[in-house]
This record gives sequence, C-alpha cells and structure tokens, in this order.
Amino acid sequence: MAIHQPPTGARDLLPLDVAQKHWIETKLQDVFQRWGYQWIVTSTLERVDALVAGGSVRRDKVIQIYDSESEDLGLRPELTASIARAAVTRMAGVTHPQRLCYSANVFRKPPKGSASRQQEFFQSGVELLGAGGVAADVEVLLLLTDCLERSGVADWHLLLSEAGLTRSLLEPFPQPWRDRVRSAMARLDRLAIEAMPLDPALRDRALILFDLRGRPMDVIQQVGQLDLTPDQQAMLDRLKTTVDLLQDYGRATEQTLPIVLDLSLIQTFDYYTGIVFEAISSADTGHEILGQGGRYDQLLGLYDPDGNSYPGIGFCLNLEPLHRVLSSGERLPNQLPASDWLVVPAGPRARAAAFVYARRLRTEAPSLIRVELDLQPTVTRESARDRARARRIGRLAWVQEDGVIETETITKRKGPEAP
Ligand SMILES: N[C@@H](Cc1c[nH]c[nH+]1)C(=O)O
Repeated sequence: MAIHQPPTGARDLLPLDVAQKHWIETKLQDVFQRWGYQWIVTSTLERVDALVAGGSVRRDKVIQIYDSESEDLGLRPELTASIARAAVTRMAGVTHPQRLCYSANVFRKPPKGSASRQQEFFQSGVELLGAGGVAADVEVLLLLTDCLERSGVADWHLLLSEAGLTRSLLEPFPQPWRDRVRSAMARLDRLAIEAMPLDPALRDRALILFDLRGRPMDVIQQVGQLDLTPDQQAMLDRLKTTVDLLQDYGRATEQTLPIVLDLSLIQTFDYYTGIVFEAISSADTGHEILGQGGRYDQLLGLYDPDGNSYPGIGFCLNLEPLHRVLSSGERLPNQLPASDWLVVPAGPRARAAAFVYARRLRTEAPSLIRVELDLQPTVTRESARDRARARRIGRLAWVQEDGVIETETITKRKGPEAP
C-alpha cells in the first residue's frame, strides 16, 4: 500500500495553497456579511436518504462511509440539502427571511470516464430562506455579482434561466426523447438534437429551445412568440420582471450587468423550481464555472414532518476554478508572510529568557506580529543572521543568559518596534 500518497482523488493543500484559499474565502465572507448573511456549519456526514431526497444527487454518486445498523451515511456532495434539513428541523420558529452562508468541503464521485479523479471540493455559498419574490431572486444575483467583483475576477458573465419554464417547454417531448433532448441541451450538443429521429415539428421545437440564448430582452421576446400556456406565460413574466429590476439597478449604478439569458441552461440538481444561473469566467484561460445556484421552493418541505414547505434560493462559488482564474491575475498572495522577529538565545541557559522575550513581543505589539524562536544552536551570530535572511525575517533579538536583550534589523523591511 502506498502510504506516502494521499488516496486517489484527494489532495493536500500546502501552506501557500491555504493562504490563497483563505484570501479568496475572506473576500467572499466579507461580502456575505455585508449583505447580512449569518454563518451555518452542517455535518460533513449525512444520512444518504437526506442527501438524495431533493434530487441533488443520485445515491450511487454519494461517497458512502459505512452502513451502521439503521442508516446509510454519506459525505455531503453539496450543502443546500443539508442546510434545508437543518433549517426545517432545527430552526423552527426563526423569523423569515433567513440569510445563511457557509464555507465548506463537499465530496463527489468523479463521473465515469472523466480524466479528473478529484473527489473533494471547496465551496462558499449562501441560502436565502423564506422569501419567494422577485426581490429575493435579484438580491441573490446581485450578491453573486458583488462576490465576483470584490474578489477581482476580471471577465465573467452570468447565464440565467428558469428551470420551471424549460421543464415545461420540454413536456411535449415523449420519453425517452425528453431526457435525451434535455441532456443534449445540457451538453450544448446541437448535432445530437438534429440527428434525433423525432417528428419534424418536435425537432424544430427542440432546436428553437436549444437556441434560446442571448440578450435577456431578445430571448424573452422570442419565448413570448411561442404558443405558451398561462403557467408558462406567468413564469416568463416573472423572468422579465427580474431582468427589468436588474437593468434598473444597472442603470442607477451606471454599470452593465453581464447577463446572458439561456433557457437551455440545465442544472444537474433536480430541486430547482425557478430561476437557475451560473457564473462563468470568460477569461482567456478558458471557460470555468465559478459558481451556480437557483431557486428551490419545494425542497424545504421534504424535510418537514408535515410536508410544509417554504421558498429558498441560493448559490455557491466553486473555490478551485475561482482560484485558477485568480491565479492568472495579481491579487492572490504569491508568498507566505515571513515572521517579523527571530529571537535567538545565546545558549541553552538563555532559552527561558528567550521564550519570555518572544512572549512580550507577541503580546505587546498593537497588531499581529509573528515571532519565531531560533531552535538551532548559535555557533556564530552570522549563522543566525543567515537563517533569518533565508526565512525573510527582518529583525533579530539576541537574548543573553543574564536576560539582556539586543535587537538588530538585518534588512530594510520595516517591522514593529521592540517593546
Ligand atoms: N448547492 C448547489 C448550489 C446552490 C446553492 N443554493 C442553491 N443552489 C451546488 O452545489 O451546485
């Protein structure tokens, strides 16, 4: 057994990776808090039944941990289902709307045949529970755009769709063609639709649906020309109100929100009932899905013993693609912070005084300072200076056996003053 390697699909994050991930998470967390969202932490392990209840994932895609006598447990593949469960069962009586946010790892089995074996991913996201109107949809979309802007993603756009409308427009297709058209749309495979042995009128309809992508008002107009049922018309009207509100906001803040309406956007999770969206990076480094989400108005009811549901909407940002996109810019830290001080005991009998002085430095500085103790025997002062230089430490404190302290600055870097 190769004990020197992590299991297939697992990845270690080394200190610089962690510093960069932390930088991104801190930016996002700052935005979430400015919009009034509160932290929630749910269990990494869930009952598999709870994970699959809302259609977020198929049972065979869940990484199962063990079968105890009464329950099959699995690692969460995403957080919306867990948060819905916790909100309904553990937070009864809270006032709505409820704004929750998280940063967590999720686990998914890699799809068969995929080149990547990655099984653990990091997400930061929000869920807005108990608000069903257009304003809630717009809040979540604007919060997502704020996250992308504040973290410094240069080129991005939002793909926006309406899961209920797409689902309903696909209803005239008999099975198994409905699923095949749906999956060809999700894969952006127009040729597959052209090759389907469908009745010509149905095939034309599939191609019209496939092509419903572009400037929001143009697409809304094209859909309006289809023969719509009153329900479909209501969904389209709501989408139009959402787009209008976003555009009014854009005009008032003098910005053009990069939104593409794409009714062929199909999310992999089945729990979505209203708008669905993806944030896509359009940078030269390639197309990356930076985040995704949507409205789910039936999900919470699945966890309520009486089946009472209330609306929800949210999104998550995917930290790995976000990290890849930001790595090509200049905003992420590209080295770890160096320590400010190296405290060097003159010999074994000076070690206690060195620990005491290091403690003073750490506690008396007004802001965070990093203080290391030199653990090597000090043969010459120059060897200690070399160790400090090698570790980019700018200040040295020489501690004598009698407790006398001498300080020295070895580079031009400005560090905090010794107390
Ligand atoms: N949990 C979803 C994103 C989401 C959050 N809220 C609604 N949708 C995902 O992992 O893709």
